[in-house]
Amino acid sequence: MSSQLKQALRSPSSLTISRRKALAIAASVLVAGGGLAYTCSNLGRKNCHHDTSVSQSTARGSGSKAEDSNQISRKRKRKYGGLKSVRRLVGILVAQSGIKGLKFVGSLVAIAVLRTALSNRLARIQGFLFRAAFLRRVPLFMRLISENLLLCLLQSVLFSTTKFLTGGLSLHLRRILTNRIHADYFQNMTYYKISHVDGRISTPEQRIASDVPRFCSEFCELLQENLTAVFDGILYTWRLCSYASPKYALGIVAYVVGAGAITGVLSPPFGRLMSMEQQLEGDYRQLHSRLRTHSESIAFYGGQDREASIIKQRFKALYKHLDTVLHTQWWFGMIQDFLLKYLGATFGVVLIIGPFFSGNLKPENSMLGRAQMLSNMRYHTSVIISLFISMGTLAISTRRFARLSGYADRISELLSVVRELRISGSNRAIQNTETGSYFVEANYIGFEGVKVVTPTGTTLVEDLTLKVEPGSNLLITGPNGSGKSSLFRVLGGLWPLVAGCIAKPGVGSGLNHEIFYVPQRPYTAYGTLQDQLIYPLTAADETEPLTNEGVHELLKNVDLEYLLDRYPPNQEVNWGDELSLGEQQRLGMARLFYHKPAFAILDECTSAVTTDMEERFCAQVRAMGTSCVTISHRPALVAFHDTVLSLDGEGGWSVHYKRDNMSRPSKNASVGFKGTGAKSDRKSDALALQQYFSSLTEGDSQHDASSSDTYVRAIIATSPPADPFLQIPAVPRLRSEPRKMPARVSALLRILVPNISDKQGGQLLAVALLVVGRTWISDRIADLNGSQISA
Ligand SMILES: Nc1ncnc2c1ncn2[C@@H]1O[C@H](COP(=O)(O)OP(=O)(O)OP(=O)(O)O)[C@@H](O)[C@H]1O
Repeated sequence: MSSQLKQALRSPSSLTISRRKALAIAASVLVAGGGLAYTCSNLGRKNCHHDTSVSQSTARGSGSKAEDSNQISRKRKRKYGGLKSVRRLVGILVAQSGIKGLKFVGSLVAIAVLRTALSNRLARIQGFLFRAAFLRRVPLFMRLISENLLLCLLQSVLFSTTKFLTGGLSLHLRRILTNRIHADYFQNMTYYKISHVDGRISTPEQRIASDVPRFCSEFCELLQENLTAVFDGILYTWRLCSYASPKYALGIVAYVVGAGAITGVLSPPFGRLMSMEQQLEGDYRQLHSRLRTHSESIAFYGGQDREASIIKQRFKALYKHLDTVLHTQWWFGMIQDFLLKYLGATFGVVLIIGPFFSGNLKPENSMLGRAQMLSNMRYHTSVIISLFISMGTLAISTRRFARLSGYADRISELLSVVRELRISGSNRAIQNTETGSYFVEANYIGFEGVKVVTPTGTTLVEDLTLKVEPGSNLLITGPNGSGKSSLFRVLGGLWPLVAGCIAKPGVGSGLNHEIFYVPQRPYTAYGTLQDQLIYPLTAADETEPLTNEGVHELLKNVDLEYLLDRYPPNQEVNWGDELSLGEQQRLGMARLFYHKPAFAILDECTSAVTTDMEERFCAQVRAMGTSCVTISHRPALVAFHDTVLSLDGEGGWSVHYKRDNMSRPSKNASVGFKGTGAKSDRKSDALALQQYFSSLTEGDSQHDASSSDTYVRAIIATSPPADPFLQIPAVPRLRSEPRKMPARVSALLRILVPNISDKQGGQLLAVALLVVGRTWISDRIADLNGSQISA
């Protein structure tokens, strides 16, 4: 016998006192720690809130005082706003889930009832098992254990089916919400306007691809858990009332309601925290996808440090927020678990023992009586515990509901914004009643008193009046940022028409049918070569399918027929990654030849191709009977247009019509280095350039002595001579063979061991201590419960 035990037997009271002391110390450490954590996380939240409000008030300026006075009402609004959003989304889901949704919910209800009945039967059988063991009735025990096994098997089937049904329902709801968003998102260029014009929602993709599935899965889990909890609650309350006084059931309900009310009051705004978390996650993800999209340019600039600093800064903000959420969940989880789990369990123990005191359960003298009492005890304990668990689940669901409302708020806002943009877009496509501006159907493009204003309110063009008849060609010039492309954003309905009238073919159908837009930065869809040429149509939309000869012909027009040798016709390629900018522009030009629109808007779409190609393209478009509206800075293109519109960048504009007697310059005369006649040959560009260069160097011998050349010679003369013996430092080679396992382990330890003393090491140690402490406390509680029952 150990000396400690001897001591305890000698003076049991001193051991009890020392244990109590230890418990009291542990409890006070926990309470103090919890209090500190609560204060810290509240301070953190306040600081965070303060930061946000400071930045917001700076942005809003003097209006902040009035905002302060409305803070309380805003808080209330936010609290009930979440509830309103959940109600709205649930309304949509209920209205649209149809028979399939009903089947899922019906099955979940049925399974919840079955699970409750099954767990009740299992508890009963386990009670009977105790009795059979006590009475040593082996056949009965074997029969009961087989039934128990069968029920366990059924229980696991039901559990897995519940998970399957919850997942299925979540997927079904996700489809409903996603379809609902998509229905508006892809109408009237809402996907463009939401980020480029409206600006209320910065990362719509995060809300569609991340918030919607999370909302649906959380909602379904909450539904399923609460369904089970409700049925468990009803059954076990009834069972408890059937063999014990109803005051036990009332006691449990009163306890859980009281504890739930306390946790409700103390509960942090999980909805808002969740909403903020998603926002920060979205911003962070967006920066990464921007980095990926522009990785080549950034690499050429060597801009990785700058990009890294921006991304790290955003990650730091996300990390800080997640840390606050973690702390908040920690201290709140402590209170919630204490009230609803552990204190509840103590309360439950009192209730379990209660029937002994009240005489409902009496220790019997007979063997059978004692066995029956043991069986009843086992069942009674199960009933009380299950009742507590079910009530606790219902009480904890307020916290989960708060998280749900955070997602719901973001999705509901997205739904409202996309709906608003879609509706306003479709109305404004024809007529804007607020401003009196309107679009009218015509076989020409006409602007009358049109004002072009950016989404941020800067006026780019004032009172523009101009007409482009079919067959005529317009060239638009002007300084950078003067509004040349913006004019077509208004024409295409991407930006709202704030004043004046626009006449165009195909009103309400954007730009792509009668008026085809060829942008400077070409868009290449993922797919085959043919898919590129017919974009935005698909093979299914084609009235006259494009043959292989047709593809060859279209590519030959822009000298890209060699692509057919490189890529088989059915090979799907990410063309944006594999083609040069000039090749992508040529592909965009070939697309125009396929669609043969009445009007082509060429927005510097030839800026990356050779001048030869540019001219050939203009001539071919004209020959096709398409009217060009060309945005370009190249004076050579004036020759191909009848009218020139010049924007001055300050709202002003002027139109110049081509003089009747102005002769159209021949192709050869227009540019000095025009080609050799082999127009479809790719080599002609390079050849033409060489010829042009040699004609300059041979014919213009005066040029040799020009001042710029002297300057270059001076630079060469003053530059240091190259050192032929210069040693270039050797680049260390990567280890070609992997190291052996012991060497790798020791390298790993060399990194890990010095780090064990840092913050992470400390945290690991703290976790280990907590685990040990928790085991000790559980052991103590079990001891105490045992001694209470034996008492
Ligand atoms: N989404 C937007 N929100 C606010 N301002 C914008 C937006 N898009 C463009 N602008 C502004 O509108 C002005 C005109 O832009 P636009 O693209 O029409 O110029 P541009 O004349 O085509 O220039 P460039 O010759 O450089 O292509 C620019 O100053 C630009 O900053």
